[in-house]
Amino acid sequence: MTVDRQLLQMELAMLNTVIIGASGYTGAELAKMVSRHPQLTLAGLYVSATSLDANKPLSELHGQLKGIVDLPLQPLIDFKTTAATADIVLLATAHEVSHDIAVEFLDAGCQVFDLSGAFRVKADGFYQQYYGFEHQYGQWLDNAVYGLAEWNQADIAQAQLIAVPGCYPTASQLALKPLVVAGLLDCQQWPVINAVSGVSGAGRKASMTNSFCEVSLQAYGLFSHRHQPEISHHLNCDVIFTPHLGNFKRGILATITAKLASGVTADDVTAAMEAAYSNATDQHAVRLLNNNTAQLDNVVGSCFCDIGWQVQGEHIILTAAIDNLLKGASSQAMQCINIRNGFPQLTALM
Ligand SMILES: NC(=O)C1=CN([C@@H]2O[C@H](COP(=O)(O)OP(=O)(O)OC[C@H]3O[C@@H](n4cnc5c(N)ncnc54)[C@H](OP(=O)(O)O)[C@@H]3O)[C@@H](O)[C@H]2O)C=CC1
Ligand SMILES: CC(=O)N[C@@H](CCC(=O)OP(=O)(O)O)C(=O)O
Repeated sequence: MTVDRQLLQMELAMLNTVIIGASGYTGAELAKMVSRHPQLTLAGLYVSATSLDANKPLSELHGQLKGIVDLPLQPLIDFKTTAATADIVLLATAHEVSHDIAVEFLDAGCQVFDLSGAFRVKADGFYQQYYGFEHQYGQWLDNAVYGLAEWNQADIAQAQLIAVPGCYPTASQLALKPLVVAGLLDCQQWPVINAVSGVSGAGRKASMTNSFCEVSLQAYGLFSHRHQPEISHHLNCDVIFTPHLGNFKRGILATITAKLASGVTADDVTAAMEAAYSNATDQHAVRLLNNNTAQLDNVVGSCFCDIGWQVQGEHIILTAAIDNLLKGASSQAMQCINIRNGFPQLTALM
């Protein structure tokens, strides 16, 4: 095949990708990844119709993108035209916004990757109780696939709507799932998850809770955070989950204490972890630390989830660390795009 023909074939395979909510923290990370992906074309960056940032170059808001992504942020006004230009739509928008607009792109046949919680949990009354709105798109909710990349590959590969998991649920489930699936936990004794997040987890918009002088180290959402039912639902095991806000920018460290099922040994745990992650044939984004503890410095800025654990008697303590904006959101969305479209899973992420 001639070089020209090869180039033509590559061009034909390029997928037009638009990002809605591109000026936010996760949106800007997505823009960087899409721009360096060999099979994706960054076809448009969008903000709300009334955004004060409309028409500014993305790099004016996020200086590290200067010379990398200088495209302007467009106000999202005409859904039909935007959808017609896109093969892939990334929704880096608030839950209510994603809930309202996803259908516009789904009906147009686009692949939709939603970073919000709008399509993650199919359970009666869940959205009213935890998100404060009644879900209007039951059929799309039923069809949505939960994008926990290391665990749901077969379904992700077939889906039109992928609900990318929340940041705390990603760290928590990646650590606990190998044990639950292998039947190594005593789930009668609910695993206890304490997780600390950097302030970027709350998004870019100014508010009292993410204001520099207001942020301390504190627990919040006791017994009421929406990620508790998200974790329990997808893990198939009840948990106690307590999030904490830390006075740093990025990263989540989850420390999880659980009771092992009767007779389970440290070797059984190691075997289950390795079966889940070390023996996988495809690339993925989990690194096992065995007896070492996970730490933020090793994952911030990367697509990895690091997991360590120690067993003493019938108890286990696991630690899991991720970058909340990457494995907790944008890079996991990119893993899902890669899985969905048959690209190596970590394309554009390393
Ligand atoms: N931050 C994190 O660590 C994580 C975030 N998520 C989820 O990802 C999503 C995005 O989060 P994050 O990047 O932090 O949020 P930000 O608040 O930083 O960004 C939100 C973006 O949405 C835009 N926007 C607001 N309203 C609309 C609208 N009606 N139409 C189009 N664009 C709109 C905003 O721009 P403008 O207001 O100017 O229009 C901005 O670009 C949220 O659902 C969040 O829950 C998930 C996991 C982790
Ligand atoms: C520090 C902080 O405020 N974190 C956010 C979670 C961010 C996240 O994962 O977003 P989803 O809501 O899309 O799941 C919170 O607790 O609401």
